[in-house]
Amino acid sequence: MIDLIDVSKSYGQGLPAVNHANLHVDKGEFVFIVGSSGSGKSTLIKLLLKELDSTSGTTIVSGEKLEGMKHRRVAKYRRKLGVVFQDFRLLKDRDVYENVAFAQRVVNRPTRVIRKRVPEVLQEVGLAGKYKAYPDELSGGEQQRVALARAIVNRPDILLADEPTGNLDPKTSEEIMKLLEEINERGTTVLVVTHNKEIVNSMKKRVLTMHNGVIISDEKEGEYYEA
Ligand SMILES: Nc1ncnc2c1ncn2[C@@H]1O[C@H](COP(=O)(O)OP(=O)(O)OP(=O)(O)O)[C@@H](O)[C@H]1O
Repeated sequence: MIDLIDVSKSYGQGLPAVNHANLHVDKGEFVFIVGSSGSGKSTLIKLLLKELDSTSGTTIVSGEKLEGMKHRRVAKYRRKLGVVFQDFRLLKDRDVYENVAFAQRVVNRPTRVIRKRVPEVLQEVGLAGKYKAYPDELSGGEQQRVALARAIVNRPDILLADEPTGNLDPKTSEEIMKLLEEINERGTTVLVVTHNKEIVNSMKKRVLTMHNGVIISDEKEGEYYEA
């Protein structure tokens, strides 16, 4: 599903933010990406999203090579990915239903599909009763659930989560991670960047550790490792 072959990304002078990374992720895997601040985790996510171009190496995601991808192909490629961030990034002037439906409208899904799919996905994230609420009427955990619903509404191959629990309390963080696990169990490949040591240690998933741009460890049922 994801292959990085000797991928580096430099922003300019100095050490590359991602330095000769090699990585293979199979379809259906759940992977935590951990590492100290500035170790290159977000840069790796941005490379996968094709928000950044690698400086060297080859990146293949969901059967598509990212290096040399034509500009007009990028939007279509991104439809294969769902993404959530620490700060939720919801549309403040739209209710929950519209925040999720919007992601379907931009890919021209017919209204009858949207009407069926949005309630379904809100149910999946545990927000069935909140579809008329606006983001600022929701707790942080609920806002992240909306963001997750929006991210998976078009059934992406891969879900990328960049510090999805960074703004949440421990209990809510655990609930959001459980939800990511459920999404993964339904078949989506999930990559989660996190600083949440307790959760990483309790979930027994694959753990990639980055340090100064290098993937320094990759363990099957890994633990949070501080370099
Ligand atoms: N736009 C940019 N221009 C120049 N350097 C950058 C840019 N973005 C990131 N960097 C540098 O690249 C390195 C990796 O940054 P990155 O944001 O990927 O780390 P991170 O592991 O996600 O950190 P954090 O946990 O703090 O989010 C850092 O040294 C950072 O200063």
